Amino acid sequence: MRVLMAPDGFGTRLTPAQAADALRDGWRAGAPHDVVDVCPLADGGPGFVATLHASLGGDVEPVTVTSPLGAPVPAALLRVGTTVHVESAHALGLDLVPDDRRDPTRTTSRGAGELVAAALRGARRVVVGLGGSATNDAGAGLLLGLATALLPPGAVAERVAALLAAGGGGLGEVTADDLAWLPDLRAALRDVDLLAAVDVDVPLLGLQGASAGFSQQKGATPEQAQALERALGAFAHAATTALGPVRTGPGADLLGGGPDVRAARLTGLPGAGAAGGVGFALALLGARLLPGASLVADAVDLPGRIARHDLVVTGEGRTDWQSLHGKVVAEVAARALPLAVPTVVVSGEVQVGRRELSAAGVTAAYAVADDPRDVPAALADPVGSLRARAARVARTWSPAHGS
Ligand SMILES: Nc1ncnc2c1ncn2[C@@H]1O[C@H](COP(=O)(O)OP(=O)(O)OP(=O)(O)O)[C@@H](O)[C@H]1O
Ligand SMILES: O=C(O)[C@H](O)CO
Repeated sequence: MRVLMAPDGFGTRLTPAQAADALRDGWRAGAPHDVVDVCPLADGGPGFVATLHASLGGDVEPVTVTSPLGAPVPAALLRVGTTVHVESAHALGLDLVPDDRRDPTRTTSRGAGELVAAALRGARRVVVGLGGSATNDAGAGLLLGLATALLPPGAVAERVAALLAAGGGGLGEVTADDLAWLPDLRAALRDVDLLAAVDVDVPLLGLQGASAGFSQQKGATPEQAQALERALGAFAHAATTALGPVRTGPGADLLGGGPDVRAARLTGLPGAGAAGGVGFALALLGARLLPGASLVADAVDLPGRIARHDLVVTGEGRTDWQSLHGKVVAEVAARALPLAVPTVVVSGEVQVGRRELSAAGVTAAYAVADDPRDVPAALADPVGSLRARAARVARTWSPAHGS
């Protein structure tokens, strides 16, 4: 049997490449006669640039940007011809903030704006991977980072700059007048094709949006999540009012009508809620929002690779409701289904019912830690535990087993 290992990373424990290698090694141990290949994947979140670099080549250029806590942090640009790829998680990733300092009412996405500004040099197209963030500021920090780099000094008043840099908590105080420079910022980006590769297809606001759906995994209390929802709603209204009607670029048609209609439509774009709302901020600037998992799958020719195998194995840290919103696991299943190649999921934890998984095209799903009590032991040895699980799954699936 020919088996393709095509996982995402496992949270902050394993990169996509490490996860693919662990699955391969485990599978080979369980089914030594099988031919096993790897095809690490990513959505717009952590691993986006490394995964694309491994398959597309190109030049990696180091840059230094601002972390979610305001410290300098190393990041990278991946230049392939006139397209530059950047990974927002380099600048705002959850792993940049220690557990005891996780507070998405205060963390900033400013560094992601600096990263995009650096990417613009010599680029016709800039692709920004979004996801895995420690921030929940609707991209207010990103707008500030870009405005600082691209607009004349003083364009953003000091008081406004301080508010935008201070995280999602204070965004309710920002008015449309404070953001009067937004049309100029959008105009400054007119000549570049800006794409956001989003890791989830959720809107900015609402039950599955940035604040309600994701801020608690970044350290917010339920009360803070509600306050963030209100602050981001007010900010989105101020921002779309300041932008006014736009005539060019994707989303232009969405921005007709009065301010309330404009805000509601742009905040509702699938992916506007990615990376704590950075998707929304990029959409304000004319970016197209695309599913990152799909963009990466195309870049690595996933369908062509799946077609040469009898089985595809994917996985991630935790397979839950988010996984079915544009994540790698759902993408792999969607690509394998029309090719009649079964998809098997091996994830750290599986918290979705069999029926939902099957509706997404997943044939079978296995958790590294069957019981939540086993998670700490599995996390202590992520490579070893994933290998061991893959070996057991191989013995179940490989017809050659025992021969
Ligand atoms: N090797 C592992 N064994 C068991 N559980 C794991 C393992 N690795 C990750 N997990 C589980 O996954 C959780 C990490 O979830 P997280 O959402 O960060 O990962 P992910 O699903 O890969 O990431 P994302 O949703 O951002 O793409 C951990 O807290 C743990 O519960
Ligand atoms: O960064 C986040 O908020 C999640 O990964 C969803 O994009």
